[in-house]
Amino acid sequence: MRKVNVAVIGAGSAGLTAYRSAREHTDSVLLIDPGPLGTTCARVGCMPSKLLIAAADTAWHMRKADMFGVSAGEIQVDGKRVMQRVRRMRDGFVNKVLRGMASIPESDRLDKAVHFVSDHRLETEDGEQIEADSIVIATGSRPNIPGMMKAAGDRLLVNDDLFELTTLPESVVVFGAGVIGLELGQALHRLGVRVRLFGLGGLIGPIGDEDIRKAAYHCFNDEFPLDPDAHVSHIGETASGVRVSFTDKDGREVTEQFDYLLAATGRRPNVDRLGLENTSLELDEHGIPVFDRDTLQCSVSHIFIAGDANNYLPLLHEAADEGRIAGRNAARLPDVTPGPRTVPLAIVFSDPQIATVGLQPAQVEQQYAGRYAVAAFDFAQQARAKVLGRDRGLMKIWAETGSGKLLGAEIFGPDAEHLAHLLAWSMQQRLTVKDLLAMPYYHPVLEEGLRSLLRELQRRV
Ligand SMILES: Cc1cc2nc3c(=O)[nH]c(=O)nc-3n(C[C@H](O)[C@H](O)[C@H](O)COP(=O)(O)OP(=O)(O)OC[C@H]3O[C@@H](n4cnc5c(N)ncnc54)[C@H](O)[C@@H]3O)c2cc1C
Ligand SMILES: NC(=O)c1ccc[n+]([C@@H]2O[C@H](COP(=O)([O-])OP(=O)(O)OC[C@H]3O[C@@H](n4cnc5c(N)ncnc54)[C@H](O)[C@@H]3O)[C@@H](O)[C@H]2O)c1
Repeated sequence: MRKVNVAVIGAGSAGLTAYRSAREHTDSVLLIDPGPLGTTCARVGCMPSKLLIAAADTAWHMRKADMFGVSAGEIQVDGKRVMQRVRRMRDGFVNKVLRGMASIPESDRLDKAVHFVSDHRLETEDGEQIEADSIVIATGSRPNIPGMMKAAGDRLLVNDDLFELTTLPESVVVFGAGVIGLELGQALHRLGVRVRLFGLGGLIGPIGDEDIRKAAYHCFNDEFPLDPDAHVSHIGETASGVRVSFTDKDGREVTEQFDYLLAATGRRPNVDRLGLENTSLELDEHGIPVFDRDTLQCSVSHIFIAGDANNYLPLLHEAADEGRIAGRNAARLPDVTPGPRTVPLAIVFSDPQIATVGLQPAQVEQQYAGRYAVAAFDFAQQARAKVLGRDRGLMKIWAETGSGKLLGAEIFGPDAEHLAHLLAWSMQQRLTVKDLLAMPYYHPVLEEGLRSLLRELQRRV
C-alpha cells in the first residue's frame, strides 16, 4: 500500500496546478492520470477550436473584402491543409504541456485510473491501493450525448473527433446552440461546410438577456440556419451520412441529409465512475460532491474538487485557479483558506463574439431587485464598428442604483473579448460607472460605444 500526503486525481489543467500548489507545502504528492495527457484545453478544447476558428475567420474576411472595394479573387479553402495546420499547431500546444510535465518526478506520478474504495483510500483497476491524507478530485468532463443522437452511428462526432478529420466534410448538422455548437458550427460554415444548427429551449450560448438573444438569433441566421428551439423528429444513419427530419421555421416537415452529426449538447463531469458511493461524501442531485466554491472543500473535509469535475464554472482559467486553491488547501489541511476567486468572465469566440461578465441578468434581478439600473448600446450606431464593417451587436451593463457599482454585463459584438476584460477588471477593482467615465477614451475606437452606454447608465443609477 502506497501512502501519500496528497493524491491529485487527474492531470489536466486543474490537476496540474493542484499538484504544483500542493508541492509547495509537502514533498509527498501523487498525481494520478492514465492519460491521454496534455489537458482537454490543449488536446481537444480551447486550442484546436480556436485554430479552426482562425482559419474560418480568415476565409470569411477575405470573402467580405469586396465591401471595401478590395478583391481577393476566388477564395479557395483547402480542407486538408486547414486540418493539417489545426493538428500541427495543436500538437505544439500539447507538447508544451507534456514538456512541462517532464519536470514532475516519476515517483510523484501514477499513470492509472483510480476510484475511491473509502474516504481515504483509492484503488487502480489492477488493485493497487493508495492511502492519502487528503485528495483533490480534478477529473474533468466529457461530452454528454443525448440518446437520440446515437442513432447517427458512425456519423456521430463530438469535438474530440472533429479535430481528427483529415479534411473538411461537405455538410454537418450541429446539435446544441451552446458555446461549442456556436463556435464550431460557425467556423465550419465559414470554411464552406453546409451547416444547420439545432438548439433546445431557445437558448443561444450563455446569453441571459432576451434582447441580446434576439440580436444574436438574427445575426447568426443571416449567416447559416440556426433554430435555437428545434423540433427534430428523427435521426438515422444512412450509407453515406446521417438523415435528420425536423420542422422548419414555416412549420413544414423537412428531411435533410448530412455527412456528419456533431453533438455539442453539453458536458458531464467525470465523477460517475469514481466510486463516490464508497465514500461518505454528500452528493447533489446530479451526483456531484457538494463543495464550497471558495475553498473547493467537499463535505468530507480532506476531499477537494476542482475544474470541470465540479461543474461550477467549466472554463480553463477557473480550472487553473480552482486547482491552485484546492492543492494548497489539501496540503495545508486543517488550515483551509478561501480563494482568491475572480469576477466571472466567459467569452464565446463566435463572430460577433459573446461575452458575459459578473452577475448574469437573472442573478442581478434576484440579488438587487428594485435596486439596479441597466443601459444598452447597439453597435449599429458605433463609428469604429461601421468603419470596420462590423457594426452588428448589442451590449448591456447592469449597475447598482445609488452607488453606481458595476454588477454585470452581456456583450454580443465585435471584439467583445477586449471590452469584457476591461469590464471584468473594473468590476474586480470595484469601480463604479462614474469611475469608468473618468477614464480616457481615444477616437475612433469601440470603447467609445462603452462610454455612450455608461453615460446613459450614469443618468439612470
Ligand atoms: C471544444 C472545447 C472548447 C473549449 N474552449 C475553451 C475556451 O476557449 N476557453 C476556456 O476557458 N475554456 C474552454 N473550454 C473548457 C476548458 O477546456 C475546460 O474547462 C478545462 O480544460 C477543464 O480542465 P480540467 O482540468 O477540469 O479537465 P481536463 O483537462 O479534462 O483534465 C481531467 C483529467 O482527469 C483525468 N481523469 C479522468 N478520470 C480519471 C480517473 N478516474 N483517474 C485518474 N485520472 C482521471 C483525465 O484523463 C484528464 O487528463 C473548452 C472545452 C471544449 C470541450
Ligand atoms: N469559449 C469558451 O470559453 C468555451 C468554448 C467551448 C466550450 N467551453 C466550455 O465547455 C462547456 C460545454 O460546452 P457545450 O457547448 O457542450 O455546452 P453548453 O452548456 O454551453 O451548451 C449545450 C447546449 O446544448 C443544448 N442541448 C442540449 N440537449 C440538446 C438537444 N437534444 N438538442 C439540441 N440542443 C441541445 C442546450 O440547450 C445548450 O444550449 C461550456 O459550458 C463551456 O464552459 C468554453
